[in-house]
Amino acid sequence: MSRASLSVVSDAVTVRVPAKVNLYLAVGPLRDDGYHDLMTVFQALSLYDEVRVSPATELRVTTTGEGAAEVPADDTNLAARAVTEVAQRVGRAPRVAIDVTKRIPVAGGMAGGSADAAGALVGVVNLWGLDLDRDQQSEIAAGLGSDVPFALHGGTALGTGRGEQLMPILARGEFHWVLALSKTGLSTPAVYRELDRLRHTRSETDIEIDRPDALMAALTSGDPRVVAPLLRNDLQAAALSLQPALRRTLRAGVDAGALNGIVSGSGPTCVFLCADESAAVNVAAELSGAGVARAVRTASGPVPGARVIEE
Ligand SMILES: C[C@@](CO)(OP(=O)(O)O)[C@H](O)COP(=O)(O)OP(=O)(O)OC[C@H]1O[C@@H](n2ccc(N)nc2=O)[C@H](O)[C@@H]1O
Ligand SMILES: Nc1ncnc2c1ncn2[C@@H]1O[C@H](COP(=O)(O)OP(=O)(O)O)[C@@H](O)[C@H]1O
Repeated sequence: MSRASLSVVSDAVTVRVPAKVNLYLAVGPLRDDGYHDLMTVFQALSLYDEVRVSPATELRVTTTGEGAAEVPADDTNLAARAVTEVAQRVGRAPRVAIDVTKRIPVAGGMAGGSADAAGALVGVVNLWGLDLDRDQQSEIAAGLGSDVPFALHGGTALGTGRGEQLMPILARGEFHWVLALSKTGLSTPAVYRELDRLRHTRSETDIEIDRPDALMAALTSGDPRVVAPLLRNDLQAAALSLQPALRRTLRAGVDAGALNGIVSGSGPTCVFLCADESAAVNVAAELSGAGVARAVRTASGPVPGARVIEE
């Protein structure tokens, strides 16, 4: 890249950030701070939001694309919060315009808001030429939300703590997914609350947070047929309790030929692991025709986390 093109990039920086799916999500009891300890396996998928940051007279955020009307345009927007946090750390005024192009479903359990926060964080660090290393960026990310560090990191990773402590996992090959987007979103805190309600008769010591050892071994094999039966999501029962129609969606994906289907994180997006790319295309076509989803997408993973792309 020439010096001239580098200086153009610093006038406006665009960052591409992936959605995530939880291949495994074991949820411990409710902690005193309102969070739950997790053992989760994240995978970043090739469904991206784009976050463009550029100098402005004051902080503003606009959103276009998938579900834009449901995304706040004020300082509660997670991308705006990311810029405000970085600005405070480095003692600058947050005079930045943030333009988000959404493809990740809003309130869909695919961490779209977290992706936008990670994108704005990487964007403003590059725009201002800040000397913040990966650890410092991850620490800021964790303060913005439990899923934000993974949106920076990408790939396939084990998440512990409240999901913010990450360890990369070796996953061979490419996995092919079909995503069934729901008509209405689900609130993450509401789904965790529903899980606590469903578990209310169980003593805390009965709630196991098993390690995903079998899944991690399966991921190194790169064989989706070995991985598929090991997908697990403790939040799925709670998401199905709040949106019972998702049972039909899950059944329809498996009937259409997917190896397995699972609710993504807190839902309501349902994700289906397929044997290969052509199987995913067939499952997507059949699911679209079944009328069980607002929209259907295909995506593959793992892909890298938040990355600056050229304008
Ligand atoms: C469920 C998961 C699975 O990856 O993702 P989504 O499906 O929402 O994308 C995550 O745990 C969501 O992470 P994120 O959306 O970043 O949550 P946060 O902003 O940190 O927390 C929102 C709320 O979710 C609940 N929460 C979140 C994380 C956690 N380990 N335990 C919790 O109980 C708390 O009620 C918290 O107040
Ligand atoms: N930039 C953003 N993009 C999406 N949602 C956002 C954003 N900023 C704040 N939110 C709020 O966060 C909530 C959860 O959003 P999202 O991250 O898309 O879902 P999930 O937590 O299910 O993965 C939304 O309902 C929305 O009100």
